[in-house]
Amino acid sequence: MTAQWAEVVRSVAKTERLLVALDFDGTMAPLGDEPMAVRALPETAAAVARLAELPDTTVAFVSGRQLADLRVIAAHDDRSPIWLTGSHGVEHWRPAAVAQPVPDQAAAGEEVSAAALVEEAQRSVEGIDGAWVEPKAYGFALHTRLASPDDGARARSGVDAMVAERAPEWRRRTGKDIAEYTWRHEGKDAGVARLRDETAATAVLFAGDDVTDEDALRSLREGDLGVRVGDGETAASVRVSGPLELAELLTALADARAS
Ligand SMILES: O=P(O)(O)OC[C@H]1O[C@H](O[C@H]2O[C@H](CO)[C@@H](O)[C@H](O)[C@H]2O)[C@H](O)[C@@H](O)[C@@H]1O
Repeated sequence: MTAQWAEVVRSVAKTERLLVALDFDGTMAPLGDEPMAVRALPETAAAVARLAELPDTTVAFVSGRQLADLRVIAAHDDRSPIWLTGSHGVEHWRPAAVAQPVPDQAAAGEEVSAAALVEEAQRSVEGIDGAWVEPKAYGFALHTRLASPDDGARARSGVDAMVAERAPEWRRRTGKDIAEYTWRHEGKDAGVARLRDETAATAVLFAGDDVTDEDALRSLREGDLGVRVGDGETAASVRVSGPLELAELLTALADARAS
């Protein structure tokens, strides 16, 4: 059950140390056909910039994108105050004034077999109109946004069967016109837990639009605020219609926290 948000936003704004953790695709930015061409709406970007300037307020993007791609589409540079968690909770970037997390040791064997699986997935969708494979830091994503429903289903079942045979231990997740296969099993819940610890947040606002965001939304605690962007089943207590209404909500949060 979701609710109107004005009152709950004013309530979470009163917390001592606030973490505002936001998904990127479909949340900060509308979805598009070409993933690397996507950018935040000016309205969401402006609201986030205001929040990030407030005292005792941390803003983070928590994305399924690999970190390098997230930094490009978020127009993020080394002076940015925005914390980043990429690859569904596995990769981390922190502002210069904050201790940088120690990067994971690469698992060389997994990387080699991942590269082979990416190639096999690419071969398996060759000739299927609109289906393509995005190599990622810990596996790959199969995109079917531009495929017909039948072609999308055919691409997914071919790749599913290949991964089930070659790497049954990999995590499979689905999202909007996407299926992702990764040898790391973390989810956005792990990313948010880490951010909560590092910032000693007394409350968390998390907003997201897709199935993978539900890992984080389900992990929220009493006093936090979960926001679902758009339709779909959710554990969030509040729903907004899309990124533009999310920008209104974040602006109201900034107003309330600044006053
Ligand atoms: O966790 P997110 O920040 O929401 O990232 C999830 C995936 O986003 C990208 O795919 C989605 O957005 C694309 C661009 O709008 C769209 O074309 C695609 O249909 C969506 O599924 C990205 O390409 C993936 O790597 C991310 O995991």
